[in-house]
Amino acid sequence: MGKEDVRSTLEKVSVLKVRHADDPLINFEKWKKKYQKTKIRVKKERARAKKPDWQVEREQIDALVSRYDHINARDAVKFSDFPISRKTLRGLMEAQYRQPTEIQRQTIGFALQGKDVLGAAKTGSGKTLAFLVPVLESLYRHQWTAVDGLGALIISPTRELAYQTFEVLRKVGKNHEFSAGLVIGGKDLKTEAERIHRTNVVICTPGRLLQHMDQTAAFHVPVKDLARLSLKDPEYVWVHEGAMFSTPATLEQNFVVCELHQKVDVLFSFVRSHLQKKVIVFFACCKEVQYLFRAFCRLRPGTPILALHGKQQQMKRMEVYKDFVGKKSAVLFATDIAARGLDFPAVNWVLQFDCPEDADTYIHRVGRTARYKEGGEALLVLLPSEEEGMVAQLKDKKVPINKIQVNPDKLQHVQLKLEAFLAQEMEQKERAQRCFVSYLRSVHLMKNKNVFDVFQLKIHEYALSLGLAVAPRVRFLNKAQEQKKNQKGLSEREQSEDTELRQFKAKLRGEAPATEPEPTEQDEEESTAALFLGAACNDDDDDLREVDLLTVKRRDVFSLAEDLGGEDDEFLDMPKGKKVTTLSEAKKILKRKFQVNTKITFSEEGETVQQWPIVQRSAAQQSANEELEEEFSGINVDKARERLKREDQEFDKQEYNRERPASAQDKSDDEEEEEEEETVAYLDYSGDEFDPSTLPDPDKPQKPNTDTSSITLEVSGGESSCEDNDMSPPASKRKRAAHRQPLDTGLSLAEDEELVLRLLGSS
Ligand SMILES: Nc1ncnc2c1ncn2[C@@H]1O[C@H](COP(=O)(O)OP(=O)(O)OP(=O)(O)O)[C@@H](O)[C@H]1O
Repeated sequence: MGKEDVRSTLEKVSVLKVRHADDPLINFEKWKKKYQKTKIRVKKERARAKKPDWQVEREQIDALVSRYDHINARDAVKFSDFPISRKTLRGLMEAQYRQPTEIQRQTIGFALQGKDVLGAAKTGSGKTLAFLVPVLESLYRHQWTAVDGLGALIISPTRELAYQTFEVLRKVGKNHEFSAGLVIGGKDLKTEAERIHRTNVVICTPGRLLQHMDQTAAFHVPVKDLARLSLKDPEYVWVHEGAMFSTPATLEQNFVVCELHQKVDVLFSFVRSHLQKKVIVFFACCKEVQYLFRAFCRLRPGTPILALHGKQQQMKRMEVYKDFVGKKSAVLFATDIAARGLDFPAVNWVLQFDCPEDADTYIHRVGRTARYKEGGEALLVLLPSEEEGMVAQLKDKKVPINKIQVNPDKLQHVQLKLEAFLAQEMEQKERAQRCFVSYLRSVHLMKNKNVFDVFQLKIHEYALSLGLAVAPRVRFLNKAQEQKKNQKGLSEREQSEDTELRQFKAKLRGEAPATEPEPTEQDEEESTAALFLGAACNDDDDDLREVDLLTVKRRDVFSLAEDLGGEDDEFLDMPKGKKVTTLSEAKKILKRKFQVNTKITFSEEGETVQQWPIVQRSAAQQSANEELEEEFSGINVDKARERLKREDQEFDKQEYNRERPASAQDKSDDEEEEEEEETVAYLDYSGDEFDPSTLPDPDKPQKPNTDTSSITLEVSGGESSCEDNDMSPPASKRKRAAHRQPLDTGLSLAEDEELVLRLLGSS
C-alpha cells in the first residue's frame, strides 16, 4: 500500500468516528441504558424507604450475622474487622477505641458466635470491653427494647467496679437505644425498684441483686441460668498463659523489709519523696485507713491525701473515686475495695503498706498501675516474719520482684508528732486504738499462718509508732494466746506420758531411762512472743469497745457459743471450766433454777416475813379426791384451771374483806359494787402522794392550754379518744376519791401495783 492509500484510509476512519458520535440512534441507546439503571435504583430506594426501620435493621443484622462464620480473629486489626453493628463501632470510635487489645481480639469473635467464653488476661489489658461489646451486640441482634426488660446482667465484686463498668457501657453504647442501670448498695432502693423492670442492662453488686430478687416484685431475673453458674462447652482464652510473668511487662516491682513499728515512718518518708506522683497505698483494714488518713492530713506531707474504704457512705466513695481520677498528683489510702478492676488513669505507684492476703491479691493491687501500655512502679512493705512465705508465693505466681533497702538516713520519724496529736484529740486517740486492734485482728484472721503470725509482732512498739502511749488491751489475742498455751500444755503432757511409757517399757526390759528432750528453738520463740503480748495486755485496762462488742455480739445473739464451729473455733473453743463469762454464769444460775428478781425477807426466827413477787396463798382448799387423782394420773389441766379460777376469786374476796374499812362492811350490795370500783381506782391513787396519771402522756400530741380553737379536728378527736381510753379515774370519781383516806395495804408501792393488776385481772 502506497502513502496515498494510507492517508485515504485514515480519512475514512475519522469520518466514520465523527458520524458515530453524532448518530442519534446510538446516543439514544446509551441514554436508555442509563435511564433503566437509575429507574431501578430509585425504585429500590423507594421500596426501602417504605420498609419499617426494624425491617431495615433486621436486614442489616442478617447481613452481619451472615459474616459470623467467617470471623478471622487472628487477622483482625481494627474493631471494624469484626461484624459489629455501626452503632457500636461509632461508640468505640468516639471513645477513642480503634484497635482491639489481645483479650478483646481473641474473645469478641467467640462471643459473637454465641459461645460461652472464659477469658483471663493480665490487669489493665482491656477485659471490660471484651465483654461489653458482645453484650451490646447480643441485645442489638435480638432487637431488644425497653419493654423486653432485663436482657443482660453484669455482676461486679465491688460498687466502684460496677460504677466504672457502667460508665464504660454508657460511653460505648451511647448510640444504642437500650436502657442501662447501676444497681448497687447505698442508693435509693425504692427508686431502683420502680425502674429496674424496665432496665435492659443491669450492672450490679451481688448483695443488691439479691435484695431486689427478694423484695422487688416486678423484677424477674433468669435465675436458673444464674444458679447453674457453669459455662456450656466454653472457650477458654488465656491471653498471657505463655507469658514469662503474670504482671504487666511495664511494671517495675520491689519490696522492702522493715519492722512493724517502722512502717508509718517508711510510708511518710515515701509520700514526702513522691510529691508529684499519683500513688495508691493499700492497707489491710478500714480502721487503719481511717486513722492514718487523718494522721497524715495533720502531718501535712505536701500532697493531697484521699481515703477510700468500705465504711464510707456510697456517695462519699464515688466522690473520692472521681476526685482521685481527676487529680494529677495525690495519694489515695485504700483498702482492697480499690484493688480489683478499678481503672484509675495515670497512677505512678502502688504501695502495699500491709502484706496482701495472697499472691492474687498482690497482683490485683499492683494492677492499678501500668495499665494499657503505660508504665508503673510497685512497692511492697513486708515484715521480717512475712518475707519468706510471701516472696515464695509471688515467685510461684511468676511475679518478678526484687528486694531493695530503705535508706535509714532518709527516713523521717513521725512518732512524736503523732503522740502530740493524740494528746490533743481524744477522738483521734480512739481511732489510733481501733487501728491498732483492727490491724492485729486482720493479721490474726489470715489463713496462711506461714506468712501471718500475730504472735511474732512487737505490738507494744507498734502501738507507740501510732502515737499511742501504751498498747491497748486486745482480748482476742489474750484468748488465742491462752488457747495456744493450753494446746502446748496438752501436747507436752502427751509427750511426757509417752516418755513415761517408754521409760517404763525400758525399765521392764532392763534398759537405762531416756533423757528429757531439750526445749526447741520454736518453743523459745513462742514464749518470747507471749512475753510481748503479755506485757502489752497488762499495761492498760482500757479495753476497746469494738473488740468487746464483736465478741459479745457473736455469743449473745445466737447463744451458740458451744455449738459454733469453723473459723470462730479459735475464739470460742476455750477449755471448759476456765472461761468465766457473764453468759456462762447466767446459764449456771438458770440450771440451778434460781429465780431472778425475787426477794424473800426472813424474821430472826427464820420465818418468811415478806416475799416479792407476792405469792398467792392457796385460798380454795383442794379436795382430797383431787389431790389423790393428781398424784396418780398427773395434772388435769381443765380442773387445774377451774381450781385456779376458784382460788383467785376466793383470794380476791379475802383480800377485799381484809382491806375494807369496817364501816363499809354493812353497806348495801349496790353501794358495795360502787365502792369496790372506787377502791380499785383508789388503790392506784395514794391521796396526798403525787398522782402520775394526772400528767400528760408524753407520747401523745399535746393540746395547747390556752387556744383550743387552733387544734384541728383530727387532733382533738384523737386526743379525746385517747382520754377516753385513759386508765386514770373519771373526774367525778377522782373528786370523790380525793376525800377518802388512802387505803393502807401494808405493802410497798410496787406491791400495791401488783395487787391492783391482779384485782383488775380477776374482775
Ligand atoms: N481497645 C482499646 N484501646 C485503647 N484503650 C483501651 C482498649 N481497651 C481498653 N482500653 C483501656 O485500657 C485500660 C484498662 O482496661 P480495663 O479496665 O478493661 O482492663 P482490665 O483488663 O479489665 O483490668 P483489670 O484486670 O485490672 O480489671 C482502660 O483505661 C481502658 O480504657
